[in-house]
Amino acid sequence: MNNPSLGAILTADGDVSPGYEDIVEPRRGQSDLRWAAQEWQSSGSFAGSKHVSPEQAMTNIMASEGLQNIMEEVAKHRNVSLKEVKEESVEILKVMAHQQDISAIRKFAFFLAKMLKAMYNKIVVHRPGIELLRKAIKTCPVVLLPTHRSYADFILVSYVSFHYNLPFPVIAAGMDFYHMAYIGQLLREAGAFYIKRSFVDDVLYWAVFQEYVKMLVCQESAPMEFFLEGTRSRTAKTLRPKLGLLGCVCQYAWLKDVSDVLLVPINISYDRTLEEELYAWELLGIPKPKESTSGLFKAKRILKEKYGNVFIHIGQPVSVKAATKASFGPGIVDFHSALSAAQVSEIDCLALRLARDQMRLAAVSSFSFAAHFLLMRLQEGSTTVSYSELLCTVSEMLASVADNTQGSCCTLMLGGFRDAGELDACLRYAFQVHSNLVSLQGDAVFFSPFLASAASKRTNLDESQKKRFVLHLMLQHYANQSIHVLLPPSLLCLAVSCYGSSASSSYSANFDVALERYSKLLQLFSFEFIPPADKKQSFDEAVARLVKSGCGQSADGVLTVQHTSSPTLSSFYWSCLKPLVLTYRTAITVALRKEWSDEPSLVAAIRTAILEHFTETDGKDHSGESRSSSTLFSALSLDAIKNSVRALSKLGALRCQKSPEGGGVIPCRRLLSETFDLLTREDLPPPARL
Ligand SMILES: CCCCCCCCCCCCCCCC(=O)SCCNC(=O)CCNC(=O)[C@H](O)C(C)(C)COP(=O)(O)OP(=O)(O)OC[C@H]1O[C@@H](n2cnc3c(N)ncnc32)[C@H](O)[C@@H]1OP(=O)(O)O
Ligand SMILES: O=C(CO)COP(=O)(O)O
Repeated sequence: MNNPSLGAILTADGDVSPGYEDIVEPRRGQSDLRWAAQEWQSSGSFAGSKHVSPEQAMTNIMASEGLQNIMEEVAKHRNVSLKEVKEESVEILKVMAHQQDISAIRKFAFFLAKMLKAMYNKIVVHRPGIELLRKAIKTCPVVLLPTHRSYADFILVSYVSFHYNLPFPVIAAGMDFYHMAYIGQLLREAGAFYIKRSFVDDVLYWAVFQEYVKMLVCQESAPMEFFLEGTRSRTAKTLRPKLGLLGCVCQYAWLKDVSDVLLVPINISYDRTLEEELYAWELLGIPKPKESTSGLFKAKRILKEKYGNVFIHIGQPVSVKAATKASFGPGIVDFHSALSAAQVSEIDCLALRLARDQMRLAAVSSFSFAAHFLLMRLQEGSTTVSYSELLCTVSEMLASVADNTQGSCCTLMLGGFRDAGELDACLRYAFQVHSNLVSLQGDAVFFSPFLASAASKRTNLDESQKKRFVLHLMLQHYANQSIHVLLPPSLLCLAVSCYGSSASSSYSANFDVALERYSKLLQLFSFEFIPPADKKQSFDEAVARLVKSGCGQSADGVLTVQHTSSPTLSSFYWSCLKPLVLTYRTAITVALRKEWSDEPSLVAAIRTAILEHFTETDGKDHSGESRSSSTLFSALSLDAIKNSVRALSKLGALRCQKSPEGGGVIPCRRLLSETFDLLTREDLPPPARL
């Protein structure tokens, strides 16, 4: 992997380790004005590139042969004049076009220096990554691909460019910001180019967009930047990448104009996410507030809060030509035609590889593991948690993952603790950063009793439910920061857990059977988790980890998962996936009820069913199992509900029909039952009749 020889990112004293740099520190106690006004000189870009003025870009794009042909086709198809279509294209371009004006960037630099100092303790950048990037930018066109967890992401990438004298990126921005008075234009001047959120079916828009991106990739000296995930991940899990922009970039890499294109994965990890609470509300179905300049000023209260540290890791550039040789070479002439199925599949593989690179670059904090533990205790109905027990379990978790994430930054950060004292100091710091969620009094960890904004949020939940759901979803956000590390053993526990009983404290399955179920679960959860590159290898690693941690035994081709030898760890693995299993199981039972008129009505019905489940079991003296499942509040996450419908559709268990008279979602009883069987475990609510 990229950084195999790094030490922990922060030392026990809170200093940055060699190879890292805190880029906020030099701003403290210095004039922000002087910094923003400093002489700024980009340290170069690849030969043959140049800055293309917006006017020149417009003229070149309108004159391009490909766009001319498409405009003619569109005019014919719509039965309108070519002039009309040309005017429409010019309008699209005017909205889309970026500008890069150093004075706008200086304005941002001035305010951002102030804001970042106030909000963050440190912004830690991995220095070798910067040098890798500097070198790449001089070789050929570069595309920056950061993770997207916050609006702070694109700000930080541009801020890092200013700090290190790297060329400023030109960034694909959704139209959300376009309508913001003053800010929309300022962002454009700082490098944003505006695109609609969804347009693959709009032939003219797509053609103009393709020409624009081609100009950015093949001529513009600035690197392009976009978010593979296409939206901020509300759950903090890496989202399945979008393929449109990446597909365009790959096509252009095969044009004669450029020798290659380098794709640079970037991970930005936050101790505390700015939008943490808003995300929880969104996952409960309350739409995000519309982006507006007045809204931005109203949000200034966030400046009063502390958000801990940010860690930025830039990964090894990936050559498009080397990665997509199979179905793209030897060359592409007409990039306006749609990609073939083989090409789309190759782009998908590349996108997933980049997503995995982004995940490997994550700086996962020990608080993420603490969040899993806290959620587990919440699921059991606890109102307080013993801190010493938490410390002990997190330490056990870290030991179990330490040498299994192969040189990723997360291992190095987590494995950097020399003793329990260092972990203790780190967790105490994290508790301060997350004091809105948890507080520490003596040896007791208390959950936040109050969320200021709960009363004003309109949902069909009562006050107490709102607070509990939001607390769970916020903790889940931080737990998800490490879910990719815990997923293999957790999934394996689930895969074998139908073969045995919790009464006998062990589950056993033949290796072949376990592997088959493990693979099927990966497929079912393909919208939840980025699948591993090699399923068998991932399975073998999962087995090794269960055995190493004392939760499993492997002998004579049989895998046994025990709940006795390491009870906390095995419950921990299981509790990671419990809410998700409840969501998917409910989705299946609801889907089976009837033929649904459309996807939104099915999603709404699943949500209601999960909510009813909580209300029915809440506070009643049910069996232990149902009481614990009544606290799986993260199961209500809208993301998970929508993903379950997408996944079942992809598996063919739901057939979405579209017709001019209306659509329908038709359940396939056999496949739904088979999928339900995959998620069966005796300590879950009794299966509804299938
Ligand atoms: C000193 C400091 C200074 C600081 C100064 C600050 C500066 C600050 C600047 C501000 C900057 C703001 C930055 C905001 C950041 C965002 O706004 S993020 C949101 C906008 N960005 C993105 O979305 C980027 C990624 N998105 C994509 O690539 C999307 O694919 C596109 C291009 C937007 C299109 O989206 P879409 O229309 O929804 O289509 P999509 O779902 O991708 O594809 C539909 C289907 O077509 C298939 N498909 C796609 N392409 C093809 C193809 N070429 N051929 C055949 N099939 C295809 C897909 O596989 C998919 O198939 P299914 O999965 O349905 O089977
Ligand atoms: O990604 C975006 C801007 O960063 C667009 O907004 P959403 O994350 O709300 O989709």
